[in-house]
Amino acid sequence: MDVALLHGLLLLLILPVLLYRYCATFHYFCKVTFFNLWVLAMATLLSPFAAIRGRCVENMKLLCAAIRPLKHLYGIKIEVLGAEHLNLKEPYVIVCNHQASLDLMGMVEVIPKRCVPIAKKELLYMGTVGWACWLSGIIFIDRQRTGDAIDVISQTAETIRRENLRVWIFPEGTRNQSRSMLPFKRGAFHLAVQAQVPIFPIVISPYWDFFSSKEKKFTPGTFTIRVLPRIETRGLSPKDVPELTETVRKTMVDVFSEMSSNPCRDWPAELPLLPSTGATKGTDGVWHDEDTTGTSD
Ligand SMILES: CCCCCCCCCCCCCCCC(=O)SCCNC(=O)CCNC(=O)[C@H](O)C(C)(C)COP(=O)(O)OP(=O)(O)OC[C@H]1O[C@@H](n2cnc3c(N)ncnc32)[C@H](O)[C@@H]1OP(=O)(O)O
Ligand SMILES: CCCCCCCC/C=C\CCCCCCCC(=O)OC[C@@H](O)COP(=O)(O)O
Repeated sequence: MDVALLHGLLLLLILPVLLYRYCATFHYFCKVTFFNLWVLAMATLLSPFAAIRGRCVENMKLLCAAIRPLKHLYGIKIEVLGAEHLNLKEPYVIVCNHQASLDLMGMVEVIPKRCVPIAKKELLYMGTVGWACWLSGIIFIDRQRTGDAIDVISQTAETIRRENLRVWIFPEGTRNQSRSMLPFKRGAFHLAVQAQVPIFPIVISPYWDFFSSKEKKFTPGTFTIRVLPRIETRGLSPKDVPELTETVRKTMVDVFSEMSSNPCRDWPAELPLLPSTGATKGTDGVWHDEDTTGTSD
C-alpha cells in the first residue's frame, strides 16, 4: 500500500515534468502563467516602494527593471537597432506594433527615460499590477468611450509639453499576431500633432518562430526591435492626421515585412523611409527635409 502510494506520488511529481518536456500546449501554458505570475509578484513587491515616491514617471524605471530578467529566464535574445534615434531632449510620441504581452520584454529594452505608455483601462483593475501601472504614471484610456479617450489624449498633449514626457502608444489598439498590422487608431497621431512633437515609429519583428498564442508555441528565440527615424509633425493640423497615420503605418508595415522575410536580420543600416528623417509637410502638401542639427543629446 505504502509502495503504491509512493509510486502515485512519484508519478504526480514526474507527470508535470514530462508534460512540460513533451506537451507543447502544457509547456506554453506554464510559460504564460509564469509570465503573469512574475508580473503580478513584481508589482506586489515593488508597488510599496513606488508608493513612497507617489505617482511619478520615475517609477517606470522600477517597473522596467522588474521585467528585464524575463528575457533571460525564457532564453529570448533581443536585438535593438536605431536606439540612438531616441536621444532627443524634447518630448515625442512612440508608436509601436503590438503582437502580445511579450512586447513588454522588448519595450523595456528600448523605452527612453520619462516615457509613459498609454494602456487600456482594464489593466488598472488587475490588482497590484494596476496599482504599479498607476504609480508609474501610465495613462489609461477607455477604448469603449471614444469621447473620454480623446479627452485623455488631449490632456496628455498638454502634459507632455509641460512636463517634458514621452508617450508610448500601440496604435493597433489591441494585440495582433497576423502577418501584417491592423489599421492604426488615430489617437497617437492627433496627440503628436496637437503637441507638435515628433513621432518615432518602432517595429518589433514577428514572433512567429518562437511564440504563437494560436498554436500554443513558446520556445526560446530571437527578435529584433527597430527604431525608425523621427517623423516631424510641426506645421501639421488635425486635417493632416489621416494621411500622417497612413504614411506611418505603411512605413512600419514595410519594415515589418522586410523583417519577416529576412530572418537572418541582414538589413541595410538605413531603410528608406517615407517621409524621410526630419521631414515636415509643407503647405503644398509635400514632405520636405529639414535641418535637425542640434536637436539630439
Ligand atoms: C513592477 C511590475 C509591474 C508590471 C506592470 C506590467 C504592465 C505594464 C504595462 C505597460 C504597457 C502597456 C501596454 C498596454 C497596451 C494597451 O493597452 S493597447 C490598448 C490601448 N491603446 C490604444 O487603444 C491605442 C490608442 N487608441 C486610440 O488612439 C484611439 O484612437 C481612441 C482614442 C481610443 C479612439 O478609438 P476609436 O474610436 O476606436 O478609433 P479611431 O478611428 O482612431 O477614432 C475615432 C475618431 O476619433 C478621432 N480621434 C481619435 N483620437 C483623437 C484625438 N486625440 N483628438 C481628436 N480626434 C481624435 C479620430 O480621428 C476618428 O475620427 P475620424 O478621423 O474618423 O473623423
Ligand atoms: C483583484 C484582481 C487581481 C487580478 C490579478 C491579475 C493578475 C494579472 C497578472 C499579470 C498581467 C500581466 C499583464 C501584462 C500586460 C501587458 C500589456 C498587454 O499586452 O495588454 C493587452 C492590451 O495591450 C491589449 O489588450 P487586448 O489585446 O485588446 O485584450
